Amino acid sequence: MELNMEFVNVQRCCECERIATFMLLTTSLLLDIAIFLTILLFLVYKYYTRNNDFFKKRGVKHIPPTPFLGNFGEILLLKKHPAVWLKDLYDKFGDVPYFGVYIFDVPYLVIKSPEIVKHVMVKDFHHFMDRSMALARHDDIQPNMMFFQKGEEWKVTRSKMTPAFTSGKLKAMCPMLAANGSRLVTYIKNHYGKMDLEEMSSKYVVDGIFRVFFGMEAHCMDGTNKELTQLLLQLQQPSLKDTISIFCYLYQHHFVDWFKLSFGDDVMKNYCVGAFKEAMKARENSSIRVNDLIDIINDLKKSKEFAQSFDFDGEKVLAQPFQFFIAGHITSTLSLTYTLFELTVNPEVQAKARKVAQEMLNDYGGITYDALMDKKYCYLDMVFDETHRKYPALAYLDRACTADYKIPGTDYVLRKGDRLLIPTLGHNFDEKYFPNPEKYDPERFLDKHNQDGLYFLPFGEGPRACIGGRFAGLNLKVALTNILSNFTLEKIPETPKTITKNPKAFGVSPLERINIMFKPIE
Ligand code: HEM
Repeated sequence: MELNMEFVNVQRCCECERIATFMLLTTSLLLDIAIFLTILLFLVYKYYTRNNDFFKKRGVKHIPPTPFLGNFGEILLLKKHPAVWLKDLYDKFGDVPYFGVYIFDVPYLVIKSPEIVKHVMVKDFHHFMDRSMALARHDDIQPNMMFFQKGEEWKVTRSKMTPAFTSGKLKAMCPMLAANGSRLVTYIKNHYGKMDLEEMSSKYVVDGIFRVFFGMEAHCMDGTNKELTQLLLQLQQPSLKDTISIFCYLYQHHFVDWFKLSFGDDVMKNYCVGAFKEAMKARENSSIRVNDLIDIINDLKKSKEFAQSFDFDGEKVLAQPFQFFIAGHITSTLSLTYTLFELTVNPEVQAKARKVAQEMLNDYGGITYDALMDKKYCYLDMVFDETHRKYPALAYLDRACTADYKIPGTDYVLRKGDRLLIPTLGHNFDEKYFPNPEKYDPERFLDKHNQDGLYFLPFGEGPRACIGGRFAGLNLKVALTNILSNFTLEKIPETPKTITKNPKAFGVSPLERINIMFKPIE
């Protein structure tokens, strides 16, 4: 018994000694831990506040940042959409060419002056070639998507993908788009009653993109592809995890690599990438050539020069179709949704647009490329312009400075790596450019815009502007013409009065489900 006691004591002593070796500063382990944590916290604080006098030193108007959060607290609490947050700051700073904001610890210069915007986007583009988003090197797809690519890699991809969007290609796509428009009419007829606009638009857009770019039937509107339609619905309701991940891609790049975060929903990515892979294989094994995106990519795979310089192999080759699917689907879905909503709550605009659509169909005997391009029916384009003004696709446009640059007419010198934002919603609701901005009024686009600088940028501008803008315009007009010539759009009790921009989404998505009634025109 005695012996046992002694043994236990000896063991305790060894433990104490072992613990003592970890006591670095004091004789108390707890005190050591407290000191260590305080130092760590201090270092993290110093790191996160290292830029907090960035704009003060440069004499740029700004709101002093809160440590760790910068000026971004409202967004993190999901109180405001980033587009609305930036618009509010745009209004607050009044008549300045630019102002500063802090997103977490990162300073961003926000450009208000349309002249400076023009320099950044077009005239001095070679200083602002990149966007300021993270590239996830652990991912096969995201760093190869054109939207995220930087410098030379972007330039090569863009030049190789541009042939998919020539006027000739767009013209050749038109019969397929027109057929998809007829299927939309059938879909609506089969679902008489109230209709969820975002769900309907998304099915129409995805069927169109799959058919035209990938030579595949997605079968969303005919209801036979339950898996994809379910995924599309999930995409419209981003989870908190998706939102955090996207914030890291946008603003806190180091977390992307540390936690190997993926951009967007992995299930959706795997579904699409699997489908594209099959489509490419099927095309490779067939003698059919339709010059769509699949043919263009298959050609690129065979091009030694391109494959060598950019490792355009394996899964990576699938980044471009996935890119077009994501960039084209979400934006076009929202454009159509918001347009139909605005036409529902503005019946006089709806009546005018219907008259123009019917004239076009009568004059051309149906939907053709020439009909869609005819300026005589430009009211339909004005309708979409007005939608994009009230509901821009992205929260803002962004650019990273790639070589030091003195902003013309000022003493401000941007350094390589500095980040810029163009506050689209701010410009779009500025009374100076668009009087009575809350009103949905396509007529305002009878006036020419962007003459002295750039302030209306629904598809961006310059070499990095949206590659699919012209395709989107055609596809949207096909849907609108078909809908307006077959149905009237009417409010129901579930139709929201106004739209709240979903603070969890980077795209300017609605928080509410938007339901309306489609009534057939006899
Ligand atoms: C109404 C529909 C659409 C809207 C409002 C829209 C809007 C935009 C905007 C604002 C940008 C950023 C431009 C900039 O930073 O200057 C962009 C980029 C892009 N869009 Fe679209 N887009 C639409 C449809 C499409 C479609 C249908 C596709 C493809 C099929 C597409 C593919 C892309 C790509 C690949 C980029 C990145 C271009 C680059 O970095 O070179 N978009 N889009």
